Amino acid sequence: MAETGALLSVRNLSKTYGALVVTDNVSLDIPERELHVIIGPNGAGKTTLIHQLSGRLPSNGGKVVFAGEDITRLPMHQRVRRGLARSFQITALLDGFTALENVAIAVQARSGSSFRFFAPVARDRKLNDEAMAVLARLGLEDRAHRRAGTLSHGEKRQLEIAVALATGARMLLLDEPLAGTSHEESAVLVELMRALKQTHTLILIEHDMDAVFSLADRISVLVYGKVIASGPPAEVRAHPEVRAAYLGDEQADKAPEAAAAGGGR
Ligand SMILES: Nc1ncnc2c1ncn2[C@@H]1O[C@H](COP(=O)(O)OP(=O)(O)OP(=O)(O)O)[C@@H](O)[C@H]1O
Repeated sequence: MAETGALLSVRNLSKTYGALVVTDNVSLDIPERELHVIIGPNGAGKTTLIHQLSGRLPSNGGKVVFAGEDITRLPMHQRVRRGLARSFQITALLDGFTALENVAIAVQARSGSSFRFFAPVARDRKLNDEAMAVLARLGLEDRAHRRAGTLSHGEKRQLEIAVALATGARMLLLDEPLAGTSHEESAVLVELMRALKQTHTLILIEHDMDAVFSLADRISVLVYGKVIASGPPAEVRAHPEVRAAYLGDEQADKAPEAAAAGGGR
């Protein structure tokens, strides 16, 4: 699959619980620096798919190739080491530590052995400089010395992405990064993700359709565990099955433009 040129290639990935098929032969190719959004109604299998990609859940069938290497059976921490990081589970924030410390821990975990060559003071300075640079990328430099637990909801979401980035990730898996954020917080996060895609590859699950259609390079639509459409936003917006899955045929005929704008909620 390396010949596809994609950073991440997924082939026929499936997850079942007994007779329940949650993801069903999912195939995707995500090229480097693409921001790919997965949408779909509640219970479609989106979070399960992200768990399968991150290594949190084993798959029943199929294959995941990252940067040319078959990672299907690798545990999560080995996927992180190779540059595939999921923002939440791996990187739960430590509320009693400052924003800077949270990021510094991830920087140190990544580059632990290389820090051995520095004297302690220089080591601390280098660690802090690297952590501060990541915080600055996420617009949090003025929050560096605040404890994570005291940050606003939106700032915590920003910090979670900062921690994932600090692991050295090339590709980030973000499960509903805008969930629970205010309109203002969401606008900040959308701009940060737009900037991130200049240097990183991202897969997002997102229900906020304005954000989805403004950010995505490509969108895949998951319904009952199957990808029913995958392509650029305009193509997905016009796809009859997507409209039907989101609105029901009758409504889709009446209000075609609302299909993409209204999402499945
Ligand atoms: N451990 C499990 N055992 C049995 N069924 C499960 C398990 N985990 C998830 N499911 C089922 O798999 C289906 C898909 O769940 P999943 O959370 O992946 O959907 P989703 O698309 O992320 O939904 P949402 O948009 O509501 O977050 C649901 O029907 C869920 O009940």
